[in-house]
Parts: sequence; structure tokens; C-alpha cells
Amino acid sequence: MSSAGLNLAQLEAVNHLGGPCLVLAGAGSGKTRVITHKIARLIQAGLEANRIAAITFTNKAAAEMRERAGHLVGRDARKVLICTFHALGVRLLREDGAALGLKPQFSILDTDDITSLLKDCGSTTDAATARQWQWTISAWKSAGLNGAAALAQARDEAERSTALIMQRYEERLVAYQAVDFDDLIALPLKLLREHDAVRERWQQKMGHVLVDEYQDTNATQYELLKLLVGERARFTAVGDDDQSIYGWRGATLDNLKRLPQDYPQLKVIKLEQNYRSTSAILRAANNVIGPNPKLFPKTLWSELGEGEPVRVVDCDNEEHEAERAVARIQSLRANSAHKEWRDFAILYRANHQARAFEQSLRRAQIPYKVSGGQSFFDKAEIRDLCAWLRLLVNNDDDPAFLRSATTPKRGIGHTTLQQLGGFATQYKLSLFEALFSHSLPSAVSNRAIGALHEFGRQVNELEYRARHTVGHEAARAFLNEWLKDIGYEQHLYDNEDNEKVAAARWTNVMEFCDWVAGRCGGQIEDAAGTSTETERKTLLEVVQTIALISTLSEREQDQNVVTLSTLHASKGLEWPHVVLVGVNEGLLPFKVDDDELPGEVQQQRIQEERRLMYVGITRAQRTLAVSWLKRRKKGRESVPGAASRFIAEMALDKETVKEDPREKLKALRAEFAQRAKAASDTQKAQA
Ligand SMILES: Nc1ncnc2c1ncn2[C@@H]1O[C@H](COP(=O)(O)OP(=O)(O)OP(=O)(O)O)[C@@H](O)[C@H]1O
Ligand SMILES: [Mg+2]
Repeated sequence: MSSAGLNLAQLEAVNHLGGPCLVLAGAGSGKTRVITHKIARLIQAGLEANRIAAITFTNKAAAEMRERAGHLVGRDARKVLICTFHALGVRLLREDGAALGLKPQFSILDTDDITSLLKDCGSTTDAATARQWQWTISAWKSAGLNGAAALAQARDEAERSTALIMQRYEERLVAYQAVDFDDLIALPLKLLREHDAVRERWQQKMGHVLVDEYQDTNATQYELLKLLVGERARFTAVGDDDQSIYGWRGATLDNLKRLPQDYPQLKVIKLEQNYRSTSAILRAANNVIGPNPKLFPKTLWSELGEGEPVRVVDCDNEEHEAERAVARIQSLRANSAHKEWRDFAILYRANHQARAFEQSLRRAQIPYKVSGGQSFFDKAEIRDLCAWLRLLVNNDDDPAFLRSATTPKRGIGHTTLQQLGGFATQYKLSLFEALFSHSLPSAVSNRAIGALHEFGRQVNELEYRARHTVGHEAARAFLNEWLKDIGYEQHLYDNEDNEKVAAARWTNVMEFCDWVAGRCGGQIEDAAGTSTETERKTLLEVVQTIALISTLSEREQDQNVVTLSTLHASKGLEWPHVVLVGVNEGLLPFKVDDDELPGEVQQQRIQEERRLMYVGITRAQRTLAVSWLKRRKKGRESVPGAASRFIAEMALDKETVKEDPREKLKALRAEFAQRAKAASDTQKAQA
């Protein structure tokens, strides 16, 4: 390994091998790089690769680190245990869970499994209630409480009854030999606490433990780490208190404060040079994080030059914002050194915000992926409809055939499809072609043949009509009729015991149909009532492009594509060009001015939102645009929107931010100053 590409402070951290080390530094200062280089250094110093563990925050981060470590040390990197806290928990339990009565092949429940199990334990059919319990139980578990302990400290009837449900839930898990996500930390902790031999063996094995994104660990993870490293305390933690954004999941900055107390020999190293962003971007970040209380003071600087000012963009509504973001990406791609789609990211506060951007990107035929949440086009109901549409365009699309022939159910069963499939393979036909053959195997019952023929007839008819449907109104009517024909709404309600969920799915379906129909052109009226004539296309033509894109983006996963991501999921990553969207009061910061909450809680929330904004800004390497909505959707309504206070703060010094016309920014600053004054007046009055 060479020491190339590390500054002195980084080298110091990498070379501190004998005892505990904490690297505390701002965004983009090379903390993650310290971890990968330290893995290499440890191996070079003679530590066996399989005695090194590096803990990351997400599986994706783990994969990336494995790759980087691979470049530095070659094949040995594969033996290093690089994983998330949860995956480490799985490892501990698979190897030593027997001490807790757990079989090595225990199963891990996902969120849906847990909801239905809790419904059972609490004798309810309401998924929302069950999810509420799940949330509470999870919070208790992260705080280190089991059902009995939660019961003992319950403050009211509601907590008592949830604690009782939790106890029942725990019994079931034991009976099923299953664990939930929180158990993957809590049980290994119990294991190491209560079983001396197991603990000693693991402490012996762990030559060095490295932890990235340390600021987001919670109390149980802290304990687990402590037991794992033991007295020798050979570990390296890296983190940034300004990027702690998982307070709502129990992460606590106390872990940062406890470290020097629990380990007096702790070596603390600060990094101040940022290698990621231009000075303009860094200043914007520093301005935003400025008002937060400081755990450890630090100043970030960069040698990458001033760069472009941060661009503030005001938008009429969500669609307008999406159009502008896409236009910006296209023009930057044409005019900057960064020509790859992967150089761009659009970041937002909440998953549901992705939708407008997905639609605009599709329209512009730009490949993208949605990380940290489900893509609108990946939702089951939208995939169902796309399967139908794909089949209209291409009758030989067998996967589309299988999905649409059985969704909704229409008397075509698994056996029938298997027989049809066997026949089709034998004669080299597509399923759709096979369906009309006169020599179908005799094993296929007459009733099944009837159902198959009816399905084929329907597809043919739909295809014929789609070919002749032109303009958005006709297309919309066609789509409505089609959904009715196949009984899709009923299908949603039949397959979902929670009506609200079914209704939400149906809303998605309607939105999808509006979108498809809108592509067919004609007289289109915008929100302001102005109508324009756009080019008319047949529904089939439109569906052809949509079908193409949906298969395209499936193949392009994780490749050269624009990233759409929540701010939470963007942690640790970087892109040359970032557009931060929906930077509105009420979105970012998310509803913090809840008068029913005590002032102190509101303060904490706004501080966490501020850190989230800081994380977002510091993802950008070369350019950053921040957009906000003058009107935004709230439920079904459109309400006036206000720019986030963070925009005004970012613009504290004039060079950092650019907006046209400049007047708007002045007004924004004045408004912000007024709001800040009003807030401090109220505080004084309360005091
Ligand atoms: N000494 C260095 N010389 C050159 N480039 C560096 C150096 N240290 C880090 N970098 C580069 O700077 C960028 C940011 O580094 P890294 O991702 O490790 O920062 P970080 O502190 O982990 O950031 P975050 O807080 O966002 O997780 C990366 O592209 C990395 O390769
Ligand atoms: Mg990092």
C-alpha cells in the first residue's frame, strides 16, 4: 500500500493501530477514505484480513467499500468483514445464536411479516394500528428494553397494552425461530453480555473494528461495539456530528460524547480540508449549519476554487420544478465537463416527491434510478398495468403475458400456464401464439381453453382500439373502460385487507392513466386555464415508448443513470452536479412548527432538519441548485408555498448564491429576518 492520496492528519489516523481512534470531521474531508486505507494498512502491518471488521451504514456503502478496499489490497480484501451493523448481527447469531436457543437457520422477518404478526398478537385487522405498535416496539428495542421492562416502565394504559402485545410478539418470534430487524442488534448484545466464552472468543477474533458514519449509531449499537472490542479497544470510528440525521431512529450524539469518557486513551483526530466541493458550495453548507450548537468546532476549507454560485430556482408547482430540474441536467450535460448521467443527482426530503421527477425524466428519455425508496414505476399496481400495455405493443412478451393473464384472476391457473408454456417451448412459439393453436395438449381443460381464448380476444381487441385512439381525452376514456373491463379496481380491494392502502393504489393507477393519456396530445389546459394544442399521437404509439423505457431502466440499474434519492439515503455519497428540490418551509424543514410540541422538542427537530440540509448541500462537488415551490400540493389541494428558511441562510453572503432576478433574494432575506425576529420575540415573551 502507498500513502499516496492521504494528508498528514489522515495518515495519522491510518497509522494509529494500537488503540482507539476517533476521526471527527466535516463532510467530504476523507473520513471514509481513512477507513479503506486503514484496512490496507492493518493488513500490511500483519493483521489477518479475517480479523478486521468494517461497519458501514448501508449495504450499498458496504459494497462500495469492498470495491475500494479491493483496489488497495487485492484479493485479501474479500476476507475482511465489511458490512452493516445488522449484517454483523446476523453473523454473530448464525455462529453463536445457539447459546440463546436460536437455530442457525433462523429467519429474519421483513416489515410486512411483522405487521401481520402484530395484527395477530393484538387481535386487530387494522394494519395502521399494527404499524403504530411496530414503531413503538422498535423504539423500545433500540433503547434496550424488552417486553417485560417496557411493561414495568409503562406510563399509561396505551403503553401498558402495547407492552403486553410486545410480550406476546416476543413469544411468537421464539416459537417461529424468527427475529426482527431490531433483534439483529439486541440479541447479539445479549449474547455477548451473558455468555462469557462467546464474548471472549469474539474479542480475540476482532483484531480491529472500523465504523463509518459513527454519529448515526444508537445506544445498543454502541454497547455492541464496546463488547466486541473489549479492553484492548482496537477500533477506529469516523463521523461528523453535523451529519447526524437518524435521531428519529434512536441514534444519539451522546455516543460521540461518551467515547472520550469510556476510553481515556482515545486518540481524536480532526480533518479540515474538504476534497469534494467548491468553496461556494462549502460556504453555503457552513452558513446553514452555523446556527446549530457545536459539539466540536471545526472549519472546512477547500482548494477546489470558488466555483459557480449556488443557484436558487423558484418554481410554480411540482411539475414545473421537475421540468426545470431536468432542463438543468440537460444543459449542464451539454455544457460542462461532466457528460455522464451518473454525474447528476436530484435529492429530496421524502419518497413521494420523486414522482414528478420520474415522470419528467421519462418524458425526456433520461435513464434514472430511485434509491432509498420505491420508484413509482416499480409499484405492483403500475407494473401490472405496464405488463398489460407491453403485451399490447408486443404480443410475444412472455413475462408480460404471464402477469396480465393472471392479474386480475380470470380462471387461468398455474397448471394451465405450465401446460401452455411446455407446448409453446416445444413448438418455439410465444405464449400468445400458442394460445390460439388448435393442437393444445389434451390435458388442458375446456374451461381453461375458454378462459385463455377470452383473454387473447380481449388483448386483440384492446390492441386494435389502442391503435385507433388519438388525443388525451379519448385515451383517458379508453383507459377507464379498459380498467373496468378487466375489473382492476375490484382486484385491488380484493387483494388488500386495508382499504386505505387499496385506495392509495387506485389513486396511483388513476395518476398513471392521466400521465399516459396526457402523452397522447390534443387540447391541453394548464393550471392557469390556458389551453394549447400539442401533437396528437395514438395510444399505441405512446405505449410503445413507455414500454421501451420501462425495460430500459430495468436493465440500466446502478449503471450510468441519474440518481433520484432521499436526503437520508444520500449520506456518504457525492455527485458532480446536485439539484436539491422541494426546499420549502413544511417540507425541508419538515413540519417543525407544531405548536403542540414543547419548544425544546421543536428546537431539536429543527436542528436535525438543518443537519439534513447540510448533508444535502455537501453531496455536491461542482454545482448545486436549490429549488422551491411557490405553490405545492398538500393532499389533493394546491396551497401557497414559502421558501425554506435554509435558502435565506445559505445566502447570508451575496457571492454564495445566485438567483434571477436578484430582487427576489433580497425579499427572501428580508422575510426571513422578519420571521427570525418574530420567533425570538415570542421566545422572549414566553421567558
Ligand atoms: N487526501 C486526499 N486527497 C485527494 N482526494 C481525497 C483525499 N481524501 C479524500 N479525498 C476524496 O474526497 C472525496 C470525499 O472523501 P470521503 O467520501 O472519504 O469523505 P467523507 O469525510 O467520508 O465524506 P462524508 O462526510 O460525506 O461521508 C472523495 O472523492 C475522496 O476520494
Ligand atoms: Mg463518508
